[in-house]
Amino acid sequence: MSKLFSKPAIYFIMGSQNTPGRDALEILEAALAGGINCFQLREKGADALTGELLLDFAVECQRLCCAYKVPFIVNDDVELAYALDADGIHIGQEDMEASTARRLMGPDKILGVSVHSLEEAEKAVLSGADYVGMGPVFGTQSKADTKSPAGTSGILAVKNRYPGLPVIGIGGIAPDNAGQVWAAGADGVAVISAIVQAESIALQIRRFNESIKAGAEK
Ligand SMILES: Nc1nc(C(F)(F)F)ncc1COP(=O)(O)OP(=O)(O)O
Ligand SMILES: [Mg+2]
Repeated sequence: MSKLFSKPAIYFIMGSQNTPGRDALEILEAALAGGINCFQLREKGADALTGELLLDFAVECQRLCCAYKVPFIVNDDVELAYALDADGIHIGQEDMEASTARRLMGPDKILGVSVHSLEEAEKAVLSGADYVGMGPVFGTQSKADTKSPAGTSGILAVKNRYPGLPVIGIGGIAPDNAGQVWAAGADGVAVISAIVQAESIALQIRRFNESIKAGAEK
């Protein structure tokens, strides 16, 4: 298993669709400078970039992550991840089979899988997942086809069953509710809106880091 989430992680996820009218790369650089531990390029939906525009954007995101020594993960698009030699791929239950993605990406790349149950978590572990994403914990605006908020019970159950498997909570997580996710034993929080829409990205990431300490003191 990769050492990717050996300490509580702030995992930023973004696509150009999350930053309408703004400079997505500027937002990513502010998040990297603010101290995010991992970045996932999630280019999705009607306004998503495609073709050369997507490739150019992805290369720039990867360049920034490389400069800050932060893992660069691609959502869904295994071909793009492979073409870029990205640090890893994140796939959901409707995407490519995790075992196929693991075979294509090879043993040294990071493989993340979205799961919503113990059964899906077991399948992800058997397929060689390095971490699983579980959510939506709270209500979210960032995912059009999201399920209803599941709270943290799923995180608790998977951590109970697979204590060594990093579990990332996702969905509506902000500094003021992140403590519940840490208290459930999550190894990281995945965040889109709470960072993209922050007045000060640096301050918001500091607040997330403070939530880790608060969660640990419980
Ligand atoms: N992108 C994600 N990242 C995570 C992570 F663990 F990284 F936090 N967990 C869950 C998702 C959701 O991924 P998926 O189920 O494929 O849906 P979509 O492709 O619409 O994002
Ligand atoms: Mg997906």
